Amino acid sequence: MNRARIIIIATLLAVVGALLPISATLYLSWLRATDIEAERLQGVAQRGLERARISLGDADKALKAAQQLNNTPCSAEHIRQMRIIAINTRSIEDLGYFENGFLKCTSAGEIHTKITQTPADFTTTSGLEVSLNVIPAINGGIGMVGLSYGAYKVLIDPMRFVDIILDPSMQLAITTSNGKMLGSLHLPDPSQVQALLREKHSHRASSILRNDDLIAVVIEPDDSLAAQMKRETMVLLPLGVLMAAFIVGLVIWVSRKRLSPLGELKLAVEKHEFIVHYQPIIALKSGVCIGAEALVRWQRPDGKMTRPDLFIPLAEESGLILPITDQVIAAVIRDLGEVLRTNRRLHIAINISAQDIKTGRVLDVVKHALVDTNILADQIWLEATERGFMDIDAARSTISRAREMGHAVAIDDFGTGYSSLSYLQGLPLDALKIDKSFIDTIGIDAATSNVTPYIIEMAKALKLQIVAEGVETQEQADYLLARDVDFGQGWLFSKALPTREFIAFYRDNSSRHQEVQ
Ligand SMILES: Nc1nc2c(ncn2[C@@H]2O[C@H](COP(=O)(O)O[C@H]3[C@@H](O)[C@H](n4cnc5c(=O)[nH]c(N)nc54)O[C@@H]3COP(=O)(O)O)[C@@H](O)[C@H]2O)c(=O)[nH]1
Repeated sequence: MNRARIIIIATLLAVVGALLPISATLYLSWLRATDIEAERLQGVAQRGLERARISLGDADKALKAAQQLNNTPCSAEHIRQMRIIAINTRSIEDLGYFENGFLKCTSAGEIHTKITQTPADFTTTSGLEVSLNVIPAINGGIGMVGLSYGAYKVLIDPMRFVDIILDPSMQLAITTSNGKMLGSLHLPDPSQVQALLREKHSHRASSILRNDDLIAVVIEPDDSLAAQMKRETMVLLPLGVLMAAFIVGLVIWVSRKRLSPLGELKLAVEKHEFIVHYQPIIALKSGVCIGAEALVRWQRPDGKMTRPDLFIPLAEESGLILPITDQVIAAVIRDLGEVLRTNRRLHIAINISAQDIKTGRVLDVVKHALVDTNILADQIWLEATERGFMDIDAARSTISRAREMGHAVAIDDFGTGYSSLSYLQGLPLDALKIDKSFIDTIGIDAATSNVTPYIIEMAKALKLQIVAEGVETQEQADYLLARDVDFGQGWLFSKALPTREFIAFYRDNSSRHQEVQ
């Protein structure tokens, strides 16, 4: 994944990561607010229903008590008994006695006008007949709820059905199960009550509670829910903001890590973004290309190439050099397998890290990579810098094993470290590569110019093959040839080439030298 993609994804994740907990807390606040409000409304409906049930129960008791009276109907004693019942029953205003459909007397006395019995609007499950808006015969006044059983009827003030303490912003209606309003508090709109009763589910600002005979409808304004939601939000939002900040922080931290040089290098290893270029190694006497050094390049997804000296030090420091070396080995086999099989005198030198020289791990990787390839072990050279040979015992063991397997081993960048003759004598090496900095001094009057012949002599004394690195001029090549240096590598012959160009270079070089032979 390239930088731009990481930045785009990180920005998207940060936006989603910030929005998600904040929207979740808002949603949670809304859920909690609706729950709390629903519970509050249910509580009020419950209390309203209970109150109405008590009034109905009172009426039922009074009517059943009246049924038990056995005095002559509307006699002075009968009226007195009716009055006692009316006085002793808290919810009822009056008790009346009907004969042949006409009111004959009430707990207040005999009736001399003809008052017909109001038809029932509703009958309860216990058989009470309920009539609404009954105007009392004695004093007129507000419409009462009449409840009849047999010859008796009680009148109940509608307020008795809703006699509870209610928040002024709320409205309560108690209706019969067929929707007739028995009583209401704070003037609910009857059409709204009917509409709510028709709905299957409670509206979020209302609650409907039913029992066998009665229904309680509680309504509150929408802004009560909004106020509750605001209260819940005040509690939960800081939590959401904290979570959002945490997620955004995490995204920034992870993306910064990914965008750091090390993060980028890790991704490059994961994505196999390394390719290998090959720099020809030339036999100075004949001009024949006898091999090449495999030089890794980091090719970004956008095609941009990063030089190894910009990432190899970080790769070595972080241990990523190991998988990078593995990818180089695999690339060499993939790129040049065919050429190596058909040209047995061609070798490819692979750079090995100090860590690998110390542990010998890379030998198993090379061995495994060569299985079934028909590439010979001596066609793969291993190069390591002087730093790799610091732990001389470990280095000796790895070099010995490598040579037993058939590989040649070269010491790279020779002269830049602290290797001495006695030190080199202790290592079973095959070749020595003289660092470019010494080749650069050839023909120049520099303090280090005198060192180059000594390095050459030392290598010869140790019977090591010599490769001169960074040969840029014919003068340098002539100097090296005059001192019997075996091989040269440098821009005089060729820069490091992509696979196809190297194969073309090699074939061209081979055919030219065959012609000469
Ligand atoms: N552990 C690994 N190290 C690796 C690997 N691939 C490369 N490297 C090391 O990175 C350093 C830089 O390499 P690079 O940029 O590829 O440079 C190499 C040559 O291109 C350059 N060179 C060769 N001839 C000339 C020349 O005539 N002039 C000139 N200015 N530069 C020239 O030298 C580099 C080769 O160096 P060396 O390995 O010492 O032979 C470098 O230290 C590489 O070793 C890898 O796969 N693993």
